[in-house]
Amino acid sequence: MKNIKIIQQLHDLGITGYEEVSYNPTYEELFVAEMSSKNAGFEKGAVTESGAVAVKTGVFTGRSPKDRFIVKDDVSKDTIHWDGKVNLPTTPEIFESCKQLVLKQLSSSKKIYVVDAFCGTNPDTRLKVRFIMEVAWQAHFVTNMFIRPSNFELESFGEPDFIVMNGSKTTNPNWKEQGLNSENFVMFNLTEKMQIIGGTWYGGEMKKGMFAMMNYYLPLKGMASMHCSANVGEDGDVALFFGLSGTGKTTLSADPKRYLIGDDEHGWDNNGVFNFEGGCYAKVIDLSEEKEPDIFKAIRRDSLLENVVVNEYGEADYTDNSITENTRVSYPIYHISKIVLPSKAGHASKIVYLSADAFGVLPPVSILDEDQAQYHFLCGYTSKLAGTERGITEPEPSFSPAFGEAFLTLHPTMYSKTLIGKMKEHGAKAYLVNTGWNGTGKRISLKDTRAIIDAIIDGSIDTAEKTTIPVMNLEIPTALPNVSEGILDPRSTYASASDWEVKAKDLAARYIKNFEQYCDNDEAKRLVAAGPQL
Ligand SMILES: Nc1ncnc2c1ncn2[C@@H]1O[C@H](COP(=O)(O)OP(=O)(O)O)[C@@H](O)[C@H]1O
Ligand SMILES: C=C(OP(=O)(O)O)C(=O)O
Ligand SMILES: [Mn+2]
Repeated sequence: MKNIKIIQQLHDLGITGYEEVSYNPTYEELFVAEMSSKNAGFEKGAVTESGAVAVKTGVFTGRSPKDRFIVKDDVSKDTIHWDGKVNLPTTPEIFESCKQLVLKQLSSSKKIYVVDAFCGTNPDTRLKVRFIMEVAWQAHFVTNMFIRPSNFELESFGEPDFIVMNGSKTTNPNWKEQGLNSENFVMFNLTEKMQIIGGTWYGGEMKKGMFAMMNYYLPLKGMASMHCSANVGEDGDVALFFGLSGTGKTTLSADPKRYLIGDDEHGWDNNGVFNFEGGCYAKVIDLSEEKEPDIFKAIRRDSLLENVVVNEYGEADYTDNSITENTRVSYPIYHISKIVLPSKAGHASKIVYLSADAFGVLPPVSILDEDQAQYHFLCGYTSKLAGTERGITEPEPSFSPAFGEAFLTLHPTMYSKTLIGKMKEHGAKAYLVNTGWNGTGKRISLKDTRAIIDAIIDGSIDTAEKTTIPVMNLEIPTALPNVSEGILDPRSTYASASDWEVKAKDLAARYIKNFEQYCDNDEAKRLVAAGPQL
């Protein structure tokens, strides 16, 4: 019954010629397809000793922001934030021509996978997404990452709100005349409610693509849409961890003392915090069982490893970065033992901004007041870390508003307004945590960061003795339980405090310059006082 409707829709879209459709395949079916000896190139999967399947994603081992476009038409022209950088415009005609390439590609395939899934936990705000692709492991990826409907929900799924067509095997020969960046494309059309992909096999484009769409629809309804992980304690206290890729959202939210809500994308409405996803996408470079036991144990049957080097005995070498620094695993959220299902909880009381400071200036933790919470959210100072985006090979300082600029479809102030509004309403406290470097030239240890997070969550940071760091204008605790001595004040990790000051002044000047773009109103001008001072 269901399949007839799917076949009808494939026909209406223009996908013909295939022999078979697999609708919401089981993990078992996907495993068999991934291991098939008929697979060629990047379709091939290899089973590892953990039971997880390992694949390679080809040339693209991270997102490709320069190949990402949104159709500029009547629906999008006045809503999308056309910043000339993140949201690049394209025309309906160019979208149509790329769509035809994807349709042709999918029509040449023997087997089509159709996966219906939800993006968003709550029925009133979730997107019903239909993914259409020909590669089994891509179907596996979206099955892991999005919310898997129950059989009952699948029966009543109805028309999708959004369609994602992945034609990763095709490329666009006309890209030069069309003024695009390359033969690869990731395109969104808000009128057709469709995403199309060509050239890149990186799974993250589908995951972060739908995140960008949630970032469009939710704030327009007055809800916060956030690039953060979230967990909840025994007492129902919710903590959020904002941060750009590689800053520690996934690692720090997997806390054996707490229940995971989600590791990357959340909304905050009148009832509380909710996950958009049904799985996690963890970095596995240098992963070890002692340092990250929960993630290590989540790698088992049904997990999907990307770009990890695996030997002939199926042993994964997590230290090997010869394919990329951005080695990954995706797994359904229930691979983490302590979770809440459905993935939601109450209002957040602790908000943590994770910043991996490549300059080594920021203290490992700072306590923010209300204005600082707003100022630092709009600034989103951090570093882009190697691997997740094409072309980034070493930490690159970046101001990424909302700690997720690459996924903001609306103006950054839409995200700060909605978040800060919720924080004020529920009395949430904010902290800035540096998970990057200090004066020693080394990254702050995971052990110290975990102890800092513990102190934020149990409140011991609020009663600790405090001091203010000049230039950066940040308040810090002088000591915290289980945190290495002498690291909390960044100046003491340098040979001399004046070495720190030189770097701090340079960073402060960058903060001040970056913030000028928001200073077109009195409220924003007032916030300048909350930031670094020269
Ligand atoms: N002090 C630290 N805090 C958090 N993560 C750290 C720290 N030091 C090293 N790391 C490493 O940085 C990476 C953080 O990645 P991840 O948690 O996946 O980030 P995100 O989910 O924000 O993209 C992990 O590989 C982790 O082991
Ligand atoms: C998957 C991504 O993000 P994160 O590292 O935050 O999981 C990404 O940015 O493509
Ligand atoms: Mn993550």
